[in-house]
Amino acid sequence: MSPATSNSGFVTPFTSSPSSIFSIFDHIRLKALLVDVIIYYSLFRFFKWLLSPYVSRSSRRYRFKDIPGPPTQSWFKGNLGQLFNAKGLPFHQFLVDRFGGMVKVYGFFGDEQLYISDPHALQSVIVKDQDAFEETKVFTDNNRIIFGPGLVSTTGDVHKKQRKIVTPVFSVPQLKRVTPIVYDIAEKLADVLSREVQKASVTVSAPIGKREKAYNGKNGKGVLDMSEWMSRVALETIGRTVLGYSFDPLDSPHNNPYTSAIKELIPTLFSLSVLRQFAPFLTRLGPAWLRRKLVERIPNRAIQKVKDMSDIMDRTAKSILREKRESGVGVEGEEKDLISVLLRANERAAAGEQLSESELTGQMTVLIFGAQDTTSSALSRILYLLSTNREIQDKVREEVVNAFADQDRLEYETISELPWLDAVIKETLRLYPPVPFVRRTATKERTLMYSSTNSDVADSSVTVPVGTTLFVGIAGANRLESVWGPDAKMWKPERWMSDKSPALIRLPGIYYGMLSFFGGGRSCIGYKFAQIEMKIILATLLRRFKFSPTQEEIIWNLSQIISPSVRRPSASVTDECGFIEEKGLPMVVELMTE
Ligand code: HEM
Repeated sequence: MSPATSNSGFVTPFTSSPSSIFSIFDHIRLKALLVDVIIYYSLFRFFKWLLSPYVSRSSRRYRFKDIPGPPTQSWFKGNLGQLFNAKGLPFHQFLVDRFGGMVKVYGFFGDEQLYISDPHALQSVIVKDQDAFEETKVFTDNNRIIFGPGLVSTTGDVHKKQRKIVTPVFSVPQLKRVTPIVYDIAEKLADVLSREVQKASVTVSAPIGKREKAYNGKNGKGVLDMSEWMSRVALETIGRTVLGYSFDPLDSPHNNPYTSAIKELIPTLFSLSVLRQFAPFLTRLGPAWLRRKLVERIPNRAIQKVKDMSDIMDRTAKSILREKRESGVGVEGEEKDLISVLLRANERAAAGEQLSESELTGQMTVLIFGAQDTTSSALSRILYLLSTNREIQDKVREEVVNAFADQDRLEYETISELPWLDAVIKETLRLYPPVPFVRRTATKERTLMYSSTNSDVADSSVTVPVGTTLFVGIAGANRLESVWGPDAKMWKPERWMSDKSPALIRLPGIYYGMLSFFGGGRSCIGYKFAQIEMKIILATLLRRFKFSPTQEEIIWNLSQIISPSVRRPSASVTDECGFIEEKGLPMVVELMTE
């Protein structure tokens, strides 16, 4: 039997009957269809896998139907636009005030998430069941892309291994060793500020209806942007103590690209808050070089800026590490900076516990990043509160001036124990934590107990399925009346002046029963460093200057870490609201006369 030839010229080996023409087509169609189905199915599986972190969440709707919360604002972003919003601080507080310690909020595509500030539930999330509530993949993937594999990019055993080696670097004996460097920097800052005050000639535009006021540096009084100075001093302190590297000598214009990169990173990242949720998607797109090529082609200025900043930070960390290795880490016990302590500890660690080269550079960048904006935010807020509460400012100054009466520098223990200075720092960090919330993902199902009446009685429970995203409301918990009493929302440093803790219920935080430095295995590794640094800087400044507010309106913005800006009446007719906002914290700084 010879093979039949169809009009189309196709040949079938299977049949020669006239009706076989249809069979030929049927067969071809079937084959093409099969190929199509396979291609489409593969594509479907591929995209499903690629999008699985987001798509599967839609099946997590209606899990928390009995938990109260606000309505969703958008079918796509849920409440994320309100939560990750520069002006979103009141919304965060509203959630706790209106709905309590266990609140339902919405993420992408209706994904139900929990906003928790209840002390019982937080005990479980932060301490008891901490292995079941990890950093979110969005957070660690973003951090890995930007910083490399440091503490904030790893989870589970890798994170525990890193913590084990980095924690001793911030022990009290090591901190005591770098304390003189912090004094050097604080004293230099005070010298620079006294010169700045003399030359500062500023006209401050007052709120509408009030007179404009000019400060011309006469009588040792001028207006300075104290958030800018706090930011510079925090970067220089962490650079010199941790890396042994000066980023900003304070007395000359700073044009170090690393300085600009680290300062602009957080606001730029925050402006990308919604896009950043897709980082887990990016990390699935093949090897690092391919992902880099893809990122380079994204036509978004903020993304390109983050890429450039990440490159600068990585290059700087590598070059510092190379220099340290070449010059040696110094004699044991006399290391000049904390990274030398880390390098020595790493050399001594057992083979499986050592940090790799990229883990080391990752830690360096993460420590700078973790320390700078947080500490400068806290210092700015403290100075602002002292400027608006002159009585407390005078009390702290009197205490400091007396303590330093016959010595230029106080020992670590002595400055740590000055009661008013300590109380002001504690109370500011409680009421205005620089990091007002963090997020976690449930990696194991757990049932959380909580109070539905905002009391200390845990009378309700909620089962949290694997994959649920949680917001840990640090600021919310730090302001609970059930924990701090009826005046919880007031700034009252004196609450810390008694020997008894003011907390009625202890929150699971490492720092005096508050959550400002978090708790558990992912608590802030630099919290003791931050305290001694802030104390030295504040004591040095308060001995030399008086601080008062200008008449300008200061707004505190949420950009993951809180930062101040000034709201000024706008002269521009195109500005519909009649106001413009600029980053900064202008303050009247007055030299103390002997
Ligand atoms: C007032 C100043 C500071 C505040 C309020 C603060 C707050 C916090 C908070 C809330 C966390 C937990 C973040 C999370 O779990 O997602 C954290 C973690 C961290 N902080 Fe701080 N911090 C401050 C200063 C510092 C300093 C000075 C350093 C370094 C010297 C530092 C390094 C870190 C690091 C590396 C982590 C990640 C720890 C880990 O995941 O294991 N922080 N900090």
